[in-house]
Amino acid sequence: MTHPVAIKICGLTEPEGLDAAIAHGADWVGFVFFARSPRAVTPAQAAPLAARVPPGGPRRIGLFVAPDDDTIAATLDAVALDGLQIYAPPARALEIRQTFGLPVWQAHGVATAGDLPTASTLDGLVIESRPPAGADRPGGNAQPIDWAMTKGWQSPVPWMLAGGLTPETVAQAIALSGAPAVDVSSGVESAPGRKDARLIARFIQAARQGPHQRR
Ligand SMILES: O=C(O)c1ccccc1NCC(=O)[C@H](O)[C@H](O)COP(=O)(O)O
Repeated sequence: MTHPVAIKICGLTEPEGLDAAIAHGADWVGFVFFARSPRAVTPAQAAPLAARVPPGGPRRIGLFVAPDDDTIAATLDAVALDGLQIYAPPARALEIRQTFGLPVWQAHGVATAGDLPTASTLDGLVIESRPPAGADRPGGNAQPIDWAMTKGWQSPVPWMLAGGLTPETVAQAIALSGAPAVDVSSGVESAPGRKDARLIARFIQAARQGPHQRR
């Protein structure tokens, strides 16, 4: 029995990209609440986007870097989100989970297999490369990991592979990594922060084709 690989399209800022992700069956759509990102949205900008997602559509993920509770609370007051992706130590991510009661996926940067987590109290892990030297943000840097690194790794919770994935590479990444889910931002953009509906469609099609589906 195979299970279709789950797909997150992250860093959505405009209706066109969001509508493409919805139309092609993405499982999650992500909104980046981090001002230094080229995909940053404010709560006021994200609210109408999140409202476009129909019932039964992709889950709406708000992405925060080292946030305080007030920032998250103000965002949740304005934007309908179904889950959070948090860049913070595990203990802080768990605090956020307990405070807001939403599923929390913790972003985890890895350089070698030794960095892969063996325990987690959260709802999921986003496994991606550590930011390159000089990066002004912890994710969304188009940096792939060595996909073979996770083959054989038993994640303690659901996980998704992120970092540098593209429509051309996602099938191989899934086959080599054994990832049950994938996450992309840069690889489906025509320019930083501008999602391309055709690239989103191609990415989802490529991630869902072929024998590499997770067993
Ligand atoms: O996307 C960003 O600009 C970003 C900024 C700050 C923290 C996280 C960010 N993105 C997180 C994601 O979940 C991305 O989809 C993931 O890092 C993969 O990004 P990419 O390598 O560009 O596909």
